Amino acid sequence: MSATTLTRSQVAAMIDHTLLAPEASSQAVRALVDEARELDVYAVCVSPSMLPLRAEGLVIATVVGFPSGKHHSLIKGAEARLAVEEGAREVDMVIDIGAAVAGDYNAVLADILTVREAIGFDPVLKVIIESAALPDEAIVEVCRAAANAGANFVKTSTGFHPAGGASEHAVRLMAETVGGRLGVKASGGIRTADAALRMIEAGATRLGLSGSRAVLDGLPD
Ligand SMILES: O=C[C@H](O)COP(=O)(O)O
Repeated sequence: MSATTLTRSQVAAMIDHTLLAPEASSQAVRALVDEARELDVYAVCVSPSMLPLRAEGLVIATVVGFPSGKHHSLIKGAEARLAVEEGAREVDMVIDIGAAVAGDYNAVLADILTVREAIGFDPVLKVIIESAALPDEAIVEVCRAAANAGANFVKTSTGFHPAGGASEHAVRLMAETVGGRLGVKASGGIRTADAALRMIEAGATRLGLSGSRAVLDGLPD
């Protein structure tokens, strides 16, 4: 099906409704959960310090090594394990972006494997590659490393990097490299229905959005 024909509920079912701002209060996270229920999205994605979280009927996702990725792999693993113990079913980890820039894809693989081993194979593991900060070759190699490490998704962006967020080009490259085997999550700077549909057309199977309402309000019922 062409992405341009998708309805509001079809796109909602692809959304991780996200609040990762450093200043997010527990009240703001409660409001996020309430809005997620109202919008009927797939998941909420919050910082690990906001867990555990009451969100019946919603998948709970969190982030580790966020947003820089410059945390020791063992810290990422411990953070991920604690998050799963506190109710997260999906874990979005940031890679060591510097290792990817340096072409040290074995280090990237080892970083992802450490987190995968820490949480086992049941939770969904998404690998944030910060695609706007990487050349195409590194995007491809990091996607391969994510697949080899047993990740379930590759994800474009934290939404916090000065180089920018998701692009159609990066999503297409990621989908061409691992699509079919891994999901592709587009996140960071997606503010309109048109932008969301272009990401889906490029190969995104999940969307990370802090502005889910504005995106969904631009789609037909
Ligand atoms: O992981 C998701 C991003 O933080 C969401 O980014 P955004 O606030 O630009 O929608």
